[in-house]
Amino acid sequence: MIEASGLTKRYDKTLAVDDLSFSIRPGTVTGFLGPNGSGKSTTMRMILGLDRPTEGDVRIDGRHYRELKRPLTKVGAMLDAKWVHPNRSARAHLRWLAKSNRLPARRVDEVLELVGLSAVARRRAGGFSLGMAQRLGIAAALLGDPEILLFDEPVNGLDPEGILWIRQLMQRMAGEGRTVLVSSHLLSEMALTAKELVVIGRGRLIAQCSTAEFVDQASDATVLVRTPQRERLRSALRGERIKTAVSSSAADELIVSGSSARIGEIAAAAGVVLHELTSQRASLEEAFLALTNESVEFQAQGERRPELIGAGTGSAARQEANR
Ligand SMILES: Nc1ncnc2c1ncn2[C@@H]1O[C@H](COP(=O)(O)OP(=O)(O)OP(=O)(O)O)[C@@H](O)[C@H]1O
Repeated sequence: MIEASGLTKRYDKTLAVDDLSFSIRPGTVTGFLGPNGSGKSTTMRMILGLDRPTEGDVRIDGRHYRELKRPLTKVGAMLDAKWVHPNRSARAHLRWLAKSNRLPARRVDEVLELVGLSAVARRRAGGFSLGMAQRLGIAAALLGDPEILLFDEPVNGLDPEGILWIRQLMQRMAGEGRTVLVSSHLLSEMALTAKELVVIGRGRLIAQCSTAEFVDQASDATVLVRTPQRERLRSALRGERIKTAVSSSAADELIVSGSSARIGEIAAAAGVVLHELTSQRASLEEAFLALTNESVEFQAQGERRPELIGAGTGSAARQEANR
């Protein structure tokens, strides 16, 4: 369990983390989600005692990181995959880490095997590709067989096979009862990987809930309606000041802002036959954009926040419906 309370970090004029409180439970992958520069890495560094909070506190099973006697056996972390001496081999790097925490040397070979680096264990780490460096970083995190794992943007720069591998590894680790916290600005990836979310923007907490709840909270109800009497329904809804948009893909479809129950009642009162009435779910991406609207740094007017775009679908229809 990781618990932060009133966690705050100020660098001169920048308030990187602002009064952040959350708790991360074991047995599940928790996504730490926020736009670039929102304070995720700073928070992770404070969890690991690499940065001192300006105010507040973060504890691992009730203790500060610095109080842990053999930290690698409690917490494994990959913050920066390139944090390795370039002239050391992967095995030498891990052996040095193992020694520092009094871990048996055989554990080095076990984790090299686990991450698929056995064949290149004697090569200098400086020549590793980003994907191999990420695997080495993960091997280091797993070395002490810790209960708690922290990964900062672990899929950055990986190919689809590497991304799938990391996702499955994190889920397996959580399935074994470990606490897994993984930061990302990639919403589509978090939607597939994390069951729970801590969402931040500009250093502040926006939400802590399940991924499903987060999407629900942010979905302003939009309903897909199919009816052979589309125009009649439209005018009845307009009479109730309910916004509608016609779908360009099908002549009998209508997208309506509001609850299905209310739309059904209005249709019944107007004698309109309905063939379908389906509540639309927002994607995680849309939910994020809706809830972090005020919290994105460096957003120029009209900018599409490209680091957050790329996986969601359906936003065009929703925007159309709200016009
Ligand atoms: N050592 C530092 N000195 C000064 N400012 C810093 C330092 N570290 C982080 N910051 C600032 O604090 C804010 C939060 O940065 P942080 O790296 O924690 O965000 P992040 O969410 O991890 O972003 P990214 O996804 O881009 O890594 C940013 O405005 C950043 O410029």
